[in-house]
Amino acid sequence: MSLVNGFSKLSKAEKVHWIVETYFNGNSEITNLLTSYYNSDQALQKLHDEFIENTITNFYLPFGVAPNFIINDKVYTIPMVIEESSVVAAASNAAKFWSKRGGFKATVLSTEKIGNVHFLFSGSKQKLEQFIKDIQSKFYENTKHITKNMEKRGGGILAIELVDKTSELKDYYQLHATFDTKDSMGANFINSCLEEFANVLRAEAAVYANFTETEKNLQVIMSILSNYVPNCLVRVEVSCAVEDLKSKEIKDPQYFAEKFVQAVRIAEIETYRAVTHNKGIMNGVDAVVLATGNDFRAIEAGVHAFAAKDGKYSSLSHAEINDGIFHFWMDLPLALGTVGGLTTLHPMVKFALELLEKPSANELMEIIAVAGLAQNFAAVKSLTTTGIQQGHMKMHLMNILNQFNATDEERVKVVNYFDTQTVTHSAVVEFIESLRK
Ligand SMILES: CC(C)(COP(=O)([O-])OP(=O)([O-])OC[C@H]1O[C@@H](n2cnc3c(N)ncnc32)[C@H](O)[C@@H]1OP(=O)([O-])[O-])[C@@H](O)C(=O)NCCC(=O)NCCSC(=O)C[C@@](C)(O)CC(=O)[O-]
Ligand SMILES: NC(=O)C1=CN([C@@H]2O[C@H](COP(=O)(O)OP(=O)(O)OC[C@H]3O[C@@H](n4cnc5c(N)ncnc54)[C@H](O)[C@@H]3O)[C@@H](O)[C@H]2O)C=CC1
Repeated sequence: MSLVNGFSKLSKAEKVHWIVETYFNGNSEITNLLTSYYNSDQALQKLHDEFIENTITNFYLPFGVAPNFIINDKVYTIPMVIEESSVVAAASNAAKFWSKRGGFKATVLSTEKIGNVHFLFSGSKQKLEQFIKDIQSKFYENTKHITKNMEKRGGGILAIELVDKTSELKDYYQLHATFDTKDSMGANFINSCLEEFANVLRAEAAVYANFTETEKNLQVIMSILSNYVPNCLVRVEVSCAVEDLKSKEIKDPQYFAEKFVQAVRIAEIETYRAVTHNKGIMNGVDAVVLATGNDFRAIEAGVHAFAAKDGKYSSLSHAEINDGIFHFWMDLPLALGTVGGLTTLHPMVKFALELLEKPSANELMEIIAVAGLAQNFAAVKSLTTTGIQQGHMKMHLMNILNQFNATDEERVKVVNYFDTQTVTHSAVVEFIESLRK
């Protein structure tokens, strides 16, 4: 295979041509495949092309909805974008279950965003501390052009403090800045402020009378927001009397509740379980983060760091039974935007936010965390009762039938047969082959 120069300068058609010639022997069927995913509306396709770089085609993900979510006594239908079967069904199942038991409660505990200027300073810590105090006002003055509108919205810079990391890395200090970015995730706002702080730091150090020549040569390494936001936190919970857990699958609510609590306790102390337990939560979280045009990589990184905040990776959710009341809850760090990024650009993101009745970023935090808790409840309920495969494979059946290009007649027979049988891949294959004899 050959290297290529100037690929980014090629048109989309030329990029496709190069890919097909270089990797697919000029096979026109591949060209047809790639172009078959183009939107017929050229202006819309151009918009999508320009979301990222080197776009050659579109990649479809299913866009589903989960109805019947009651959150703080308000009813929502939640948009979910995900490739995995049974996730939307599970969320819908949990929403329906809890809609009859008081629904979900959600509270935003804090909305603090974080950014750091990482720098090296070789010299007196006491002089550095005094220096940072002396130039504090300049950090604010020199970012006024960036912060003025955010301040009008009630947001802006909250604090800027010096953090000494020299015990871990020679000469390493941070400016640790906190922000409130209101309805934006705030990445660009924070990064712009941080780069301005760095300019002030360098310029003022160079002329600070109390510094030696070495101290004046303070070296900024980088300025970047942090995706670890332990103080941008939302709490979500459900609770009901244990006997009210009774349902078609829960014949003995006390036994179910005790086993459920045990399953969560295991996820609290056993990392092998905690990672999968939290993955289940993120099935719900990521699906809504994607649908609303937010950055799932940033969310995932921050949430899993939070899961390890006490020194060991642990369950994000918790459960208990107190005085006959079943309580299941979770705190989740979520830096989200309902403005900026793709939120105002992508037509389906605008649809998703309108479906949610144009939530603020705080309300979106509540909705997304509830989707995670609902997912977790459905998964643990299945794991501790029927086992995950019964439900998961029931939903996965369509994918297996599609793999075999099953006819409509075959689909009806297969679905009827497996209504009373456990779905396994081999059992489905065997049954389809028996139909085709
Ligand atoms: C799959 C179900 C919901 C079936 O559950 P069921 O009891 O067979 O469902 P049902 O047919 O009785 O329907 C009850 C409700 O479930 C929902 N539902 C039911 N079927 C559908 C469907 N086809 N399409 C949409 N929604 C569906 C829907 O809300 C429906 O109400 P209705 O709409 O009829 O008024 C249940 O078994 C379940 O929740 N299982 C958990 C599945 C799960 O967690 N999937 C996630 C992927 S597995 C994973 O990655 C996570 C995991 C497990 O590893 C996490 C962990 O380890 O903790
Ligand atoms: N490490 C990371 O997480 C990084 C993420 N990003 C990406 O940047 C994307 C864009 O994030 P943003 O900077 O938030 O978007 P943005 O910069 O596109 O939009 C935010 C801007 O919207 C304006 N705005 C209008 N109404 C507002 C309101 N009510 N509240 C707050 N701001 C309002 C403000 O000017 C604000 O700065 C993220 O989705 C992420 O994918 C970019 C860099 C790093």
